[in-house]
Amino acid sequence: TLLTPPSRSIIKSILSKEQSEGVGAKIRRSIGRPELRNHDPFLMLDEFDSDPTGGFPDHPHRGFETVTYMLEGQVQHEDFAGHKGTIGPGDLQWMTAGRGIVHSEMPVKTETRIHGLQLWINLPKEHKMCEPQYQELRDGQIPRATPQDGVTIKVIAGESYGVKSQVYTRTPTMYLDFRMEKNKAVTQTIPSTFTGFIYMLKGKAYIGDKEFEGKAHHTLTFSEDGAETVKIQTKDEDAHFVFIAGEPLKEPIVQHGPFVMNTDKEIYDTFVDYQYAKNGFERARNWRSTIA
Ligand SMILES: Nc1ccc(F)c(C(=O)c2c[nH]c3ncc(Cl)cc23)c1F
Ligand SMILES: [Fe+3]
Repeated sequence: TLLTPPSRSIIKSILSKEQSEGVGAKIRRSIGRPELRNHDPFLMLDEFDSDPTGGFPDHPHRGFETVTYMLEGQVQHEDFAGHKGTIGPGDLQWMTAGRGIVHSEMPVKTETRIHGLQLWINLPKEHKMCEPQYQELRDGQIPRATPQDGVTIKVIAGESYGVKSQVYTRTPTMYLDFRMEKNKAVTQTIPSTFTGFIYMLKGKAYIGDKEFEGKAHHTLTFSEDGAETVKIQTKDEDAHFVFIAGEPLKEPIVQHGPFVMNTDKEIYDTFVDYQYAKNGFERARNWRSTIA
C-alpha cells in the first residue's frame, strides 16, 4: 500500500494582485480567481483592503455562506430584515444566506483603512434553502490556542490544539488565524478528506516537509493525499496567515454572481424569486439600506 505522507504538501502558490470590486473597493482575490477555482467547498476568498470610500451596497445572496473577518477598520452591515451592526478589528460575521439575504456592507467612514477577509462557503443541497442565520463573534469571544510562546492561533471555526470554535458549520470547515513569531514550528491536524489552503497576509512561512515558502498575498493550496497534518514553520520572519480547510461537497455548482445553486433551473427560479420578491426574497420588495 502507498504510505500516506505525514504532512500535506503545497501543490501551487498563486499571487493575488489588487483589483476593483463592489463600488470603489479594492480587493485581492484568492480562491475564485481563474487559477484558483474548484476548491470545493470554497467559492471565493477576498482580502479587501481599501480606504473607507469604497463599499458593497445593496446586493443579494442565496445558496451559500459569507464569512467576514475584520483585520483593521470597521464595516457596517444591514439586511432587508433590519438586522444591522458593525464589525471591527478581530470580529467575525458568519452569515448563512441560505434561501435568501439582501444586505449592504459598507465601511465606517471615520476609519482610515478597511482591511479584512470575506470567504464564501458553498452549502450542501439540503441547506441551500435553509432559513438565513447569523453567527457573530467579537474578537474577545473567539478562542485562541497558544501551543507555544510566540504562536497564537485564533480558532474562528473548527479546532486547533484542543481549542474548539463554537461556530456551527453546516459544511464542515476549519478557519484558523495564525500569528507566528520567527523561528517557530507547529503541526496543525487536518481531517484526511478536507480540501485546504493557506492565504498569507504578512511575512513568510514554510509549509510541508519540503518547506515550501509562503509569501504575502499568496494562496498555497494543499495536496489531497489524505495526510492528516500540515507542518508549518517560520524562519527569519514573523508570519500572519489564515489556514482554511473543509469537507468537499462533491455536488454540481451553478453560480451566477451572488446565487450559487446545483442546476440551471434552480438558478432561473432564483432570478424569478428575486425579481418577484418570493420564496425567501419577500422582504427585498422596495427595500433600500439606510447605510449605503
Ligand atoms: N455579487 C457580488 C458581486 C461583487 C461583490 F463585490 C460582492 C461582495 O459583496 C463582495 C465581494 N468581495 C467582498 N469582500 C468583502 C465584502 Cl464586505 C463584500 C464583498 C458580491 F456579493
Ligand atoms: Fe454580501
